Amino acid sequence: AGLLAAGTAPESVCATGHSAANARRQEERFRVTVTATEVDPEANRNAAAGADVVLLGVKPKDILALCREVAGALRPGTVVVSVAAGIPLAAMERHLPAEQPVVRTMPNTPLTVGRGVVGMAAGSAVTEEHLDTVTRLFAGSGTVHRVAEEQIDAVAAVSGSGPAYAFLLAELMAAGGERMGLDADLAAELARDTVAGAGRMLAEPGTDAAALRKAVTSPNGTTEAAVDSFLAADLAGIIARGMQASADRGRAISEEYGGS
Ligand SMILES: NC(=O)C1=CN([C@@H]2O[C@H](COP(=O)(O)OP(=O)(O)OC[C@H]3O[C@@H](n4cnc5c(N)ncnc54)[C@H](O)[C@@H]3O)[C@@H](O)[C@H]2O)C=CC1
Ligand SMILES: O=C(O)[C@@H]1CCC=N1
Repeated sequence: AGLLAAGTAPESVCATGHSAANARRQEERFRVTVTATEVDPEANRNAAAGADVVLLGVKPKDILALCREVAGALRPGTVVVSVAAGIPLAAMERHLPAEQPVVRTMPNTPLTVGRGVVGMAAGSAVTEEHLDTVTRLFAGSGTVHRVAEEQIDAVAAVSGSGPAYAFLLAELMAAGGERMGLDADLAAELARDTVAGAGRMLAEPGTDAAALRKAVTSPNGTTEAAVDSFLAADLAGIIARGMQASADRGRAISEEYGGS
């Protein structure tokens, strides 16, 4: 969805998956060609053959096998883009032809609504032109940031996993409202619309999260009582430790699935 919204022509896309039924559903939804490995065992290789860009979107544990599978179908200039958490560029390069350009990205799901963030790190054979190609793929649906590969786990901890933190906040606020006697549906709607509305305010150019928070926080008022309680309970530490757990998991995935 993000790539198409960013301007990629649907007729230029061939996607693949395992299930034929799901492939039909995605074809109808996105008007792109979708082939299925359960029908055509060569689906991935055929989709990769002659492509300018091959985007690998499978689970981290499956990425290196997929690299080996499509390796023979790639042109020398085909840019291979991975979205997989934890899988190092060097590991993918080992399973692809020598000098194949590989770009490791960390996108996030708000790309599907035009508000995404992508971190992008370049492999050893990648040129500025390749990076421009990958930037153009995503840029219409969000912002793209070039980072050193060592920073990708931190990018995942902030923006790759980040949407889940915001959704969790909405879930917990809904539960809190219900606990205080609000009807469950009303509590869920208030929480959802509040997180969504706050997100819209944050998206305005030139805004600053701390300034927006202070504008809601009347001296000695209700918000101050809540914020003081959060901070006294070490919300800052809780968030920092959670994000560290995300980054640690990225490194563990590298060791588990990216080493060979
Ligand atoms: N979900 C998210 O917000 C983000 C996910 N990622 C990365 O995206 C990747 C996918 O994650 P999810 O979306 O959670 O997984 P998912 O399970 O929803 O999607 C994986 C898809 O790949 C297909 N697939 C698996 N093996 C295949 C093969 N050999 N050939 C063709 N299709 C195959 C599956 O049928 C499935 O549709 C992971 O590597 C993850 O690290 C990165 C950033 C954000
Ligand atoms: O949870 C994950 O591992 C993936 C990467 C970032 C968001 N989802």
